[in-house]
Amino acid sequence: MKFTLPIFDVKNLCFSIGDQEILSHISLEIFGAEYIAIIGPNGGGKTTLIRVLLGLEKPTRGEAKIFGKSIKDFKEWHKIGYVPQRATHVDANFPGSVEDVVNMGRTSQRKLFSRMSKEDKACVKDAMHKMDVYDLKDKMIGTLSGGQRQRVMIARALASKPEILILDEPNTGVDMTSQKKFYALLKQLNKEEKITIVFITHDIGVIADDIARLFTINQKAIICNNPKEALSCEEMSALYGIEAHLLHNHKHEH
Ligand SMILES: Nc1ncnc2c1ncn2[C@@H]1O[C@H](COP(=O)(O)OP(=O)(O)OP(=O)(O)O)[C@@H](O)[C@H]1O
Repeated sequence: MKFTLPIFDVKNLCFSIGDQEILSHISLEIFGAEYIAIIGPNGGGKTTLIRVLLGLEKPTRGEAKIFGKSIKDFKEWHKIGYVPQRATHVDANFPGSVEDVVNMGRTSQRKLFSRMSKEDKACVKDAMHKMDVYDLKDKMIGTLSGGQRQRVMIARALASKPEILILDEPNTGVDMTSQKKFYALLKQLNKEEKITIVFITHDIGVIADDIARLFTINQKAIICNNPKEALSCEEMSALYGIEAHLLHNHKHEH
């Protein structure tokens, strides 16, 4: 797997706002079909890193390539599904059904104001089935539970048939049972559809068995190729506090 071109290739990347250095000399690669979790303390720079990788922020130094291309030359954004933080916080009166929201996931492939093609409709249906929200398709999005909305937002990202899915803490306000279902669906997408998953989370203990690698971001990056072993070390505990304790507990449970 490591001999293929990485989806993301980041070298010596730095990002500052004014005098504040948010990301410092980050180098990492993300390969096809990997399942990666990103952890780190609040304000550590996880979201900023993703925003730089998606071309939403310009690095101060260093470079990031997507599918072998520099970000500024990359055009195939439909290959990347992104669910930002707080995407599930929808106004209760938002005037759209589940199907309307998932349809939005096809807009990057359609001409402005064009009708949905047969292919668009098939991709939307497939995405709703994969996230188990097809039965909810006519319900208004604002009336759904947090867990249902979470799955709809992933379905919207899946509608563009992405090769990589980037999720930024999509669990806020979602109960434990819904989270378990969600994690099982993500695992399935990764194992069966070979979709690369990059998951920013504070629930590392729950998905530790599913992930292949772990990136810890606290201004700098530490890449753990063997997440469970790496996370049990004292150094990690000192650096990342609560996340390291969570995994520590996880280790004792098994
Ligand atoms: N637009 C901005 N203007 C000023 N500071 C910013 C901006 N965006 C991010 N920051 C700062 O950059 C740092 C990293 O923020 P970021 O959101 O990337 O962290 P995070 O690891 O995703 O945090 P959390 O776990 O709380 O979501 C923080 O100190 C934040 O205040």
